[in-house]
Amino acid sequence: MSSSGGIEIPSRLPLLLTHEGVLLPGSSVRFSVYSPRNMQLVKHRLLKGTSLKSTIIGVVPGTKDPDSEIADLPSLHKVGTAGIAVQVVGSNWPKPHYTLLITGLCRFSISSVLKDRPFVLAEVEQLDRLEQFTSAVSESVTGEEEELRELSHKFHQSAIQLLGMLDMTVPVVAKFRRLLDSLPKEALPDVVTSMIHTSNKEKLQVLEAVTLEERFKMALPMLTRQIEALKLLQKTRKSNTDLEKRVFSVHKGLPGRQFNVDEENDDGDDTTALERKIYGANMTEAALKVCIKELKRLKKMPPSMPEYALTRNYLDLMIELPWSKNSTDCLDIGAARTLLDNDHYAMDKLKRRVLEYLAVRQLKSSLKGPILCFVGPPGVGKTSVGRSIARTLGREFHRISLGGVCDQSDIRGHRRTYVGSMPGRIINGLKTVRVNNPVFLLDEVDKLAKSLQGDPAAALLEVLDPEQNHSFTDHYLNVAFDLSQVLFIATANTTATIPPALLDRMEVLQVPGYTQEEKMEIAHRHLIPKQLEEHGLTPQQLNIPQCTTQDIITRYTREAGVRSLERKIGTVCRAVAVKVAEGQNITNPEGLTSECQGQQAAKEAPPEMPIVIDQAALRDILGHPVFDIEVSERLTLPGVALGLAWTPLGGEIMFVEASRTEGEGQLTLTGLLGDVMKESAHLAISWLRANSKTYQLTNIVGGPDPLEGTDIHLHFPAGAVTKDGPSAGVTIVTCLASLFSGRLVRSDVAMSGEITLRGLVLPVGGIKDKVLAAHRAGVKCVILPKRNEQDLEDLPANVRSSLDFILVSTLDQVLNGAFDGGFPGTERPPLSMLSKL
Ligand SMILES: Nc1ncnc2c1ncn2[C@@H]1O[C@H](COP(=O)(O)OP(=O)(O)OP(=O)(O)O)[C@@H](O)[C@H]1O
Repeated sequence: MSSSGGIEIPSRLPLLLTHEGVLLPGSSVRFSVYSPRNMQLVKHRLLKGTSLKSTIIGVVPGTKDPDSEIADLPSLHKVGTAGIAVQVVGSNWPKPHYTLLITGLCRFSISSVLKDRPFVLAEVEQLDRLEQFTSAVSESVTGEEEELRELSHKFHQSAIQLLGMLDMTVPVVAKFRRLLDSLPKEALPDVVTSMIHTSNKEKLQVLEAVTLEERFKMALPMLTRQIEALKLLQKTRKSNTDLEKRVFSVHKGLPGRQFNVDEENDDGDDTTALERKIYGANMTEAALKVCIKELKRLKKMPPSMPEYALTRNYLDLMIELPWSKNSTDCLDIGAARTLLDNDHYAMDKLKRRVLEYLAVRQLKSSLKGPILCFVGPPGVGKTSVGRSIARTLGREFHRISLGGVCDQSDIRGHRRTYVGSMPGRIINGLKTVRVNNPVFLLDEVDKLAKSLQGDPAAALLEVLDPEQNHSFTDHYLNVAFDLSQVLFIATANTTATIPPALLDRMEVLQVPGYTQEEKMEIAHRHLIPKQLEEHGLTPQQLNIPQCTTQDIITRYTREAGVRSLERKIGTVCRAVAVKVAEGQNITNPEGLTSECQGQQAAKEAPPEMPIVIDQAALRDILGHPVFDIEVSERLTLPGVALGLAWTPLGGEIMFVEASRTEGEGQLTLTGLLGDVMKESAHLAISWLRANSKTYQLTNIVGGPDPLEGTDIHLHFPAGAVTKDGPSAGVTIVTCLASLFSGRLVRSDVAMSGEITLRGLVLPVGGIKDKVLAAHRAGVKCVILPKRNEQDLEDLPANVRSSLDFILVSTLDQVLNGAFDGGFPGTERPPLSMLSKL
């Protein structure tokens, strides 16, 4: 037996082979034991032993693969630490293993391995000779010893300096101080190395430093490094109460023993990195406070706790959010105009307003302007204008689709107490774009729904209000985030379903549907080139002439926007792509076998380029035209009139049909009508009954009261679509007048207008969309309320010039305009009423 500083270790030691951590004398480390040999050591030696000696084992670090049965014994690390196993805990989950808490006593070197089964037993030699140094102090001092004493003094001073920089109220610092006061200086390198932040490699170097001098020399730079790092940190932080935990690892363990960082080294590094990131995220003071608090909690939690992952996720999100990261605006109105013009054809009014908006932003850097809301039918380019705005500003673009959102936590997030809680879409969007000044497009604000989970529109109020959104609080974050730099743009199909409070915060810009000519231009300038590119075709391969596009627009689509048109062009491209690809195979048959080549040659020659899509080819690809029924064909009977309706999908033409049978004067209405429309029908009947004499209307038996002995059925085709609103009033009157008089309504006339009981015609909305729909359907003349005259100015010039407008203020004028040669009993309209604008 040898002795060292009062410690004597047996000359034969069972060895615990480990690759996890490094045990230094004077420190305690927790080891997980899985490998068969180490398990046997615990079972046979530690659990069965009865004396204190039997709890002393040798810990050999740096073993390559201790789990393997045939660990490479000859290459074992030659220096190890003898230690006492002070705690053994067994567990069966996730697989059988033991956890040992071992306190290091002194170094030893392996002289020879005596046996390797069931565990490794070795002849060892104790290395630490502390008593030599201690005894040398009192005797005559040599040069070497003098140097050693100086080194140890310096080390002690540095340790005291480190201590002076830390808060003594923190338990781990107090313990460090106690150790510094009570331990002999010779023990300091091992103890300090194990307490401060050092890597496993550095600890191994200290373990291998057998002489004291070497050990001091090795550990001193590590201590100095820690002091320097602390100085730097203190410069950047006001309070240093948290530093201690960064300098030391906090370990629960036996009193009076020092604890080593290895066991939680990974976790420690992880939280340190997290802390560094938190400070680097440039967040607001309030957010930083919350993060520091959460980080403290996280450090105290074992990683297996479910809350650990939640807190970790929260901190990760906080770090990722762009608290003060923004992109620089590169706004140039001239360039913006060119870009908007290049991206979109027509939409002049919208583009003008957008440029005004951007110009104001250029002159005044504040964003406290109105929120723009583009309202119009689907496929008219609302979303793509939003995207262009982001491009002109050089900002990130993010689209938030609000269609069907019925839970306010979708906008504002869930509180973190809920299982599966998440931040809302706004915060998620910011995380995605990674800057705090993106363009957010709130798509389909009119399709927000309400539910038991709250009103998402109410949550949006806070987001969109420039007075409030600088401190938007997501429930998940629970700290305010400044949204004032975000540029919000909303889109909707109709304003009718947008909650008034929300609508009030936005400036509505109507984006009406396109005329056929506009669609032609859009198709040839944008849609066809885009689809060609998407299908890998070139204009040299596919040519869609103007007349074919015209055909697609009029006979295969009936829409306000151009989405369906784009789809049809896509279909044409796909069909051509097949032909082109086949042609390439024929002209380029390298990969084919000679047999195949023979077969190919038999086939027809490759198509001539470019492939021109004429009417026959179009019919081949798209099938029979979908909208071929001429309006005039449906107006061949008395009792049918053509109205104009406005829907969120744009303007529509709408037929009103009436029939009468013998009966008791009942009125039947079909076609899924709303209350207002039903009332219009009753109004129309009442007015006709009151004026039947004037207009020479008769019932089925020839009497003057149209309802006497007659049942009337009014039907509005497309019965599956709900219809409502007062604007069908004039059409119903015209339709009934036609029925009772037996005269045909003019086949090229469509109309819209609200009626009163006195026979006046009141103005209605959606004029532009309605007129465009009439134009699309090939109508020649449109009857509209006189008071809607100014709305006609919004119409494209070509539409205005190709239609006749009859502007009316009484039903008398309506009937006069709707029937060829006027209606019996009506006054001839003054010339100004009949105008071709
Ligand atoms: N004036 C235009 N010029 C060029 N392309 C256009 C124009 N209008 C629409 N488009 C094209 O039509 C397609 C559909 O447009 P977009 O998705 O922006 O429609 P939207 O109005 O947002 O529809 P929704 O209301 O259904 O969201 C896009 O490919 C867009 O580029």
